[in-house]
Amino acid sequence: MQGQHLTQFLISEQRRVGGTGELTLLLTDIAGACKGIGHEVNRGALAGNLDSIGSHENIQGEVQKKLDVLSDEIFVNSLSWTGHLAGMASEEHDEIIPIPEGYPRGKYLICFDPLDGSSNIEVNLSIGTIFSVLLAPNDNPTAEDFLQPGTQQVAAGFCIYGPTTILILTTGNGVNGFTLDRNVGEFILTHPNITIPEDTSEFAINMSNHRFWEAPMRRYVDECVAGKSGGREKDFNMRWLASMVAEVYRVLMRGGLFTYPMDEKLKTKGGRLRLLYEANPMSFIVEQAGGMASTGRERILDIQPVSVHQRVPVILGSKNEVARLVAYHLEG
Ligand SMILES: O=P(O)(O)OC[C@H]1O[C@](O)(COP(=O)(O)O)[C@@H](O)[C@@H]1O
Ligand SMILES: [Mg+2]
Ligand SMILES: [Mg+2]
Repeated sequence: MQGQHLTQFLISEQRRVGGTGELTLLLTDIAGACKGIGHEVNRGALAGNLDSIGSHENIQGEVQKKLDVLSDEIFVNSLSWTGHLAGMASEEHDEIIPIPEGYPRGKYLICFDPLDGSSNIEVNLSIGTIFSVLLAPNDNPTAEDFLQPGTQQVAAGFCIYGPTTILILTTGNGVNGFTLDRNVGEFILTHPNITIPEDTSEFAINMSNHRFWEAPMRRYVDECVAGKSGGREKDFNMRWLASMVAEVYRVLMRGGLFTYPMDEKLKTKGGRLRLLYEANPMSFIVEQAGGMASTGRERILDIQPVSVHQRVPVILGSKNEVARLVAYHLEG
């Protein structure tokens, strides 16, 4: 019900499914961590948070920003001791993060991207935190225990730090959005039962990679760009924010197609976006909102992961456009 506090909403969900309350507590802790990250993002240069930390790279070979590291610390520190997790995997850690010795353990695993879209930090555009919750097969998990297909996710969400701070959440029963009311420090249900329109005339892709794309992607985008004068006889609009959280949020609000496809430069890496903590949680959310998510050749949620930091091509959003692009891929 619109206006509900996040905790109230989670407790009514827990009652509906007859849960024990452990997921409610975990999600409340995640929301708390997101508030902490949002606070640091918001303080920006006032707290020296935009400073560089030199040339340190994460396992992805990407330069870490100070806020990437700070956000990761906030997430890990907020969740390690709660007793709801058996282990964590973060974009910013080469190895999985165990729960420290002597701390209570719980039945869930979490995979997260503490700060997504971090190339936008210094230009003051929307960035966010993405997370995926899985069941832990045991309370001392190895990296292999995290390699579960996206269909096994218990919950997924992201928090976007934009003009307003909004938490988007699914536990497999639709998608809801909660806006942070800074006066009371609570996330309030403002966007209940989000659904993605099936049709769209908006697409999002990094056009500078055009010459490296595979033929089906070039065909699709060239048709969009041709607009009314082309085979589709319809004009399209284009957006590119270089921030997956912001792109997916836009798709949830008004439809659209978002893609970071396979291209010649990415072939050896498998794609650009990470399966466990970017593609899977976003695909779960998009499907729960009535959209579709695919690599072009298979449903993202069906992929059997082979490594924690695995990358995949991503095409997601309004069902009919994603289906068209998948059909182009299958035609070859
Ligand atoms: O710089 P590019 O090639 O446009 O890539 C942008 C993509 O990279 C990302 O920023 C990757 O996420 P991180 O910032 O967590 O590394 C996505 O959010 C975004 O879609
Ligand atoms: Mg990211
Ligand atoms: Mg990141």
